[in-house]
Amino acid sequence: MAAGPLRLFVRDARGQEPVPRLVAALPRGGLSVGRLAERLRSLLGEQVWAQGPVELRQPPLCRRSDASLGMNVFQGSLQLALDGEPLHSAALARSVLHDGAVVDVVADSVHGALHSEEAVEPAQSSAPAERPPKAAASAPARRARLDFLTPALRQQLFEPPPPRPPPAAEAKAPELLEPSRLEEEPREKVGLRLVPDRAPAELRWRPAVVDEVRRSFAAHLPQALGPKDADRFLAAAVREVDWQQPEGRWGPIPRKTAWLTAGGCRCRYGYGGLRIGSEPFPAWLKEVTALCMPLCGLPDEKDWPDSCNLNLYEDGDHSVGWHADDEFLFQGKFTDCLIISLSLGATRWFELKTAAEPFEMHRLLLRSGDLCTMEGLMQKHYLHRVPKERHYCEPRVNLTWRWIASHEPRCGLQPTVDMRKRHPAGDAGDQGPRAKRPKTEAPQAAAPRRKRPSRPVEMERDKVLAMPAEVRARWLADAMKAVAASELDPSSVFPLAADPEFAAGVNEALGARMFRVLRGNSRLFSEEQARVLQEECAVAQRFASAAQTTGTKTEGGSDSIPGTAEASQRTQEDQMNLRLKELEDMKDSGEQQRRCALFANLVGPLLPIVARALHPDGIDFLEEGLEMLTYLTSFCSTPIPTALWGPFPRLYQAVCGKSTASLQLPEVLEGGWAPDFMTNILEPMLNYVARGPVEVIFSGTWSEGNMTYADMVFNMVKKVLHMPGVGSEKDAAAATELATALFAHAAPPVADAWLPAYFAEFWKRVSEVETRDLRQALLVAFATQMWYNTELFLRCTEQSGVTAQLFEVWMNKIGSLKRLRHRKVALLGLVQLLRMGCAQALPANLAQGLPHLVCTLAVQSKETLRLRHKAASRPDEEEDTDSEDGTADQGQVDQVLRKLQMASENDDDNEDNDSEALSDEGFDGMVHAAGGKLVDLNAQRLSRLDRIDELAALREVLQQASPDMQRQFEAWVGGSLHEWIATLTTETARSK
Ligand SMILES: O=C(O)CCC(=O)C(=O)O
Ligand SMILES: [Fe+2]
Repeated sequence: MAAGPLRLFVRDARGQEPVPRLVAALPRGGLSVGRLAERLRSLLGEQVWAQGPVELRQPPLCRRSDASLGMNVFQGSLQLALDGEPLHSAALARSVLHDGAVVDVVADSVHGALHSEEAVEPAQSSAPAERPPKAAASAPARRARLDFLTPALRQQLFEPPPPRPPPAAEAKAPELLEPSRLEEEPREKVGLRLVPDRAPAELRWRPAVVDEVRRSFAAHLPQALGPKDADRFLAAAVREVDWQQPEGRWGPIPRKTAWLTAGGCRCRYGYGGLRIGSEPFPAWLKEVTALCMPLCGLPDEKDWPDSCNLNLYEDGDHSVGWHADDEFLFQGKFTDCLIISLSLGATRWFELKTAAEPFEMHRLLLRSGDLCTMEGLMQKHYLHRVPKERHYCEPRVNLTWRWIASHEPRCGLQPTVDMRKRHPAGDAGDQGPRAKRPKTEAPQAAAPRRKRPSRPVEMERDKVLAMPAEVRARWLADAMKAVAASELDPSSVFPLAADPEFAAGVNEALGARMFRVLRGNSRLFSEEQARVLQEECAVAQRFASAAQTTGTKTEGGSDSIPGTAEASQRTQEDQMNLRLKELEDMKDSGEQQRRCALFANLVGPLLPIVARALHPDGIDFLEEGLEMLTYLTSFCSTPIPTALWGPFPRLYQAVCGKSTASLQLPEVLEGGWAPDFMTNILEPMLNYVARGPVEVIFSGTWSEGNMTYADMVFNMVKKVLHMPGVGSEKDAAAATELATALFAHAAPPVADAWLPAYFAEFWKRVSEVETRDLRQALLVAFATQMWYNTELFLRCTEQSGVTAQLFEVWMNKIGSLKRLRHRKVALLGLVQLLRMGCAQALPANLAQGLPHLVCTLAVQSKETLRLRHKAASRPDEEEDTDSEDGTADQGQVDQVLRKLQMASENDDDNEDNDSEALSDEGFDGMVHAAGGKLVDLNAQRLSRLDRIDELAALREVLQQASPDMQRQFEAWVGGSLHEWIATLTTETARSK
């Protein structure tokens, strides 16, 4: 074989043309081609297809000899190009994930030179750009050194196969393999009229993004408002708005925010896992809306937006990370969606970039008084952000007006503007009437405006009692925090808080607040304070039941929950004693015991509050209610006490609806009132599954609803899995996780009867999947089912005719799973497959793939080892930000590879240094205890699966294989089985 440049063979997953751009830029540093290939393989899976060579265009690599490796090593920066275009590292992972492309690096002749011990060449400081390195060994010798390739792969690489036939018609190919086209219908066709075209001609709107291919547009009108107006509105916003700074997973989000709606809309604004309640448009906002809309070509008030989100960036440290305004409310991922934003105060950069390849980035400098628009399908195809700019100290307020296209069920309004009709006509003549509330609901009083009590905490009884109910709850929270921080003497707070007048009317709010405080500060309170807190809870309980008996026809006590009558007759004391006794038996740390005791004592007072929060009227406290239930079911004894099963049917009704005698739902809520809360509902549900124990799910019955628990869980999963709408994939992933838990906890045959039904739903959903979260959740779900009952699972895949496809995707994707929990189960599923293979029990099409399977297992078991070591040596670090130790050179290479890995993990958030992506995530099993420390609720939910070591399982299968089989393994992986097993043995002994 002639000497030639390093070649990167690429083919996209459709087996058609090479993906348009693809990449691998490596940093300065040494890297052997073998090592690069190995890393890429572990990153991308074992698949190698050859088509359309991508040549190394610019090989400014200096090769040096490395005696210890016995080979030449590339040194320098290696840049690959396709069709003359330089390729970027970030693009690699994205092509893999977005286009399903698979890439491998093969160095044909170069490789030989690199691996030839006899042919170590002297180091060169630079190589002529176009001059290929010399071959130094004969082809057979070189091939023999391609030790990271299996024979089949080697053959494939050097003799490119014809394009793969299209997938069998009966098996619907998953989206994973069939990326959707990015092009959208042209705006002329859909009749989209852009703001710059409809605005008065004298205004100088500047196009900022004109992307006809994706029908995505942005425009900028500098100085839409003069400095005087801008200052006036800035001052009004800063002064009058009740700014909130919700907590994300890692603390408060880095900006303040408010959500204002017109026309009595009660929809909340959700960003990531956070949701904030709405307030009506105040006068100043109406005024500024009236000034700005005509500038956007919307002179008629009936066309004006019905919502406005406000952000306050107090200084350059405040920011918003990469995101799209793709909330379900606005439908921006499906239909053309206009967003108008006004900047007030400090000048800040506003950045836009495409969410997928080909990458484009745009920046706009937004000054005080500037208007900016995003239009068309911008929220589908682009992300935007306001980055941190440490040198800016002045505050900036940003208003973003939008039209709500789909109101929350709890709000029940109809959209004021038909989003599909708004654009085509360019006039609003055919728009529906102004928002109407369904008849079934009484008009809502405007929520009281929330103001934070000023510090120091107000302590005058009369003043405190004069506060609106909501504010009192906040006052209590502030006071508790101050007590916990030793800023305030508890003796002055508690009598006031315990004053019955104080609690009147604020039971849910009080309970919810109190709970948050308790959760956040449990470790900081003294025994005495904790006792007083419990009394506080008793106050809340008293008022909760008072509200119940004064007849608001909401159920307040746990005894009104079906199925709990018997349990609730047991006195609270009995239950507490029982639990305390159980606690005595626990071998857990003191802190755990303390927490358990604290929460056990809270069951009585909190359950009524939970019940109210799990009622449609309690939706404003649903998240808190679910959080309370999560804690109660996490830290109670197992099996979960009967009383705590009480809320279970309510979770079902929140998701799926169904009127019962104890909860009559109006027609609009017949389909549930909170299916979009699945990520929160998941937490207590996981506890029911894990600690129920799971057998209860498969044997319990909800008598009032005349359904089995198993049916309930299945209906919930099915409904949420297929729920339409932007952002719903997060919920769908949560639903998948719930289903997965069933199979992780149940021992066969407990869940056998349900496996085919769940499998069918998962497979149906796979074809539509868009986000990484859901893709991974589904993969883990399949793997867990496979592990749970391999034969049954394979019967399902065979019956659906999807076996080969599924495993192909599985083996490709396993390398991109960086969370040990995910990759463990993916690996275990494959180990089960190998077990069947050894027993000659595989379907024919899978049996053929055995060499591929074994190679994947070889690579992935190694990768798991590496990740485990990483996790063990740096326990405080996130699992998926692994790097490799080694020489300095290697470190740099790994940094890049790590970036690639992270990028491949982050195809949704896609900005690895963007803490926003993390901080905006909601409650997800990791919760703050005192001192900012995170408590992992998963530790309370250990499953059968958790007790298995996947590497030990693999070792066992390898060891038990017949000698013939073992010889085959060696041939396939091109290495010693004995060594492989020895490594696994060492690791499994270590991890024990
Ligand atoms: O502050 C800005 O300019 C952008 C704000 C934003 O993107 C948002 O609120 O969604
Ligand atoms: Fe935004």
